[in-house]
Order: sequence, then structure tokens, then C-alpha cells
Amino acid sequence: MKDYKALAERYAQSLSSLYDADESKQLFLMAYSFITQRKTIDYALEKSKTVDKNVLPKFELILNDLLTGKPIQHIIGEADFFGLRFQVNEHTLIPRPETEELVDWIIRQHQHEKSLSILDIGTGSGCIAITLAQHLESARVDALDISNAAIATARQNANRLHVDVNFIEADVLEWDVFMEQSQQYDIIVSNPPYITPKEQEHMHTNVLRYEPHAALFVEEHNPLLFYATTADLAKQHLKDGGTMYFEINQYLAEQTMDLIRKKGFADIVLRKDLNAVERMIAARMDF
Ligand SMILES: C[S@@+](CC[C@H](N)C(=O)[O-])C[C@H]1O[C@@H](n2cnc3c(N)ncnc32)[C@H](O)[C@@H]1O
Repeated sequence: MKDYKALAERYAQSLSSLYDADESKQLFLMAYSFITQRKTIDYALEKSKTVDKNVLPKFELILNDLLTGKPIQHIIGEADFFGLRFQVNEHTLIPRPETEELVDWIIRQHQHEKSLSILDIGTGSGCIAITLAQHLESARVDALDISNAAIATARQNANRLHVDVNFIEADVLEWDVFMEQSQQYDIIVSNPPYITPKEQEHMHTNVLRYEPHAALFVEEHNPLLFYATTADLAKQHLKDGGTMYFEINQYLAEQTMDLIRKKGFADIVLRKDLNAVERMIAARMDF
């Protein structure tokens, strides 16, 4: 580990200042390239020039964060999602590639429809809501989350990306109190918390240490609570012919399908992600 750090420092000194980006980010990328071996030393050298000595302390900090396993996205404060760059922090889940697949599915299904109304439940960084608003022509998008801090971050992301989304701070479990009957949607989508406490032991410690637990975990005795709640909400607030989309827990795929069936939905489709894991569901109301 120590040699590794020394090696990274040595190469950081000859890091290029050709980039316009923030120096610490350059240094981070250098260090990261060594730590992950994703980029070769040749790549680093090709970009090399002498780096200002004043920057080295920053490099130390970044490198130490990396060595303790802090996610890259939290170090640079950004994550890529569907070709867009989102600000992320300790209050928001880092958007995942599986969720990009869910969004891709929705866009392909609805790209030729105009004036869609969409509700994203548990928006976090806003990645689903903002990406859909950007890709689906003239869509009107509402997005809710229980976390005030997540909503603030999502709002900043929408502003930075020049996308119009109506953010609502609310607890979805109380939807029947705050939602007006007139709010009707073509699409209701949710990537809710779905990990049971028992699954924690198989999870990477960095996820447990750095990501918001309220975004990840449900209670052991009621792991499908958010799916049942959203299905009830959708029965009242999906337009005739509207579709509900979920990201799901792969270990609870059958139970989630059963639940949605029992709630009266039809045309239920279970879809695998690129890793062949049962990861998402679409369903229509059987009116
Ligand atoms: C798995 S994260 C998904 C974040 C984002 N949509 C994504 O796909 O990256 C679940 C989100 O649900 C929110 N959440 C948890 N409990 C909630 C509740 N009762 N009502 C509304 N949102 C809730 C969390 O704050 C978190 O942002």
C-alpha cells in the first residue's frame, strides 16, 4: 500500500497541467489510475508535465480518501448517469448502471409519445426524473423524496442541467394525505429502498459506510413495503393505459411480481439487466 502511494505521488509530480479541469481532480484521476490500474503509466506519462508543488497536499488528501475506500463519486462530488453529470453527496445514492437500464427501457417505450406526465418516487440525486425530462419530449415530471437534503441536491442537478422538474419533499407512505386526486400520470417510476438488513453481510463495506442507509434499507419483516405503497398510489393516480416501472431486489423478484399481480395490475413484464439479473418490472393497471 505504501509503495503504491509513493508511486502515485511520483507520477503525480509529472502530471499534465494540460487539462482545464480543477487540479485536484487531475491529481485524483492520476492516483485513481494507479490504484485501479485502469489507466496505464504510459497514459499518465503522455500527459505529463511538472505539477505545481502547492497541489501536492491536495493530492495527499485525495489519495488517502481513496485508500480508505471512499467512493470516487464522493471524492469528486459527481457521478455520470446516462451521459449526464450529477452532483452527489452523503445524502444521495450514487446512481447505478442498473438504473440507467431502467431509464433506457422507459425512454424506448415512450419516446414517440408527446406531453407525458411522470412521477418519480424516491428521486435521490434526481437522476431518473431529470434524465426522463431531458429525453422525453415535453414531459412534465414530478419527483418526490423524503429527504430534504436529497431534494436540495436534485434541484441543483436540474438547474445545472437546465431541466425542469417539480420536486416535492414528502413521505410516499403518506401519499393518500398529500396527493390530490387530480394528479394523474402516464408513468410512475420508482427505485425505492429494497435491501433487507440480512443482505448487509454480503455488501461491500464502502457502500455501508458512505451511502445513505435510508436510500438502501427496508425492514426485514416487510421488504416490499414501498412496492405495495406505490402500487396503491398508482391505482389512484395512473391514467388509463399508464405504466408503472420499478427497479427491484433480484432476490425478491417472484414475490414482487406476485404482489403487483394481486394489486390488480396486468401486462406485467420482468426484465433482466446486462448482468442477467432480474432487475426491473413494468406493469399496467387492469382497468
Ligand atoms: C434507492 S434510492 C434511489 C435514488 C435514485 N432514484 C436513484 O435511482 O439513484 C431510494 C430513495 O428513496 C428515498 N426514500 C426513502 N424512504 C422514502 C419515503 N418514505 N418517501 C419518499 N422517499 C423515500 C431515499 O431518500 C432515496 O433517495
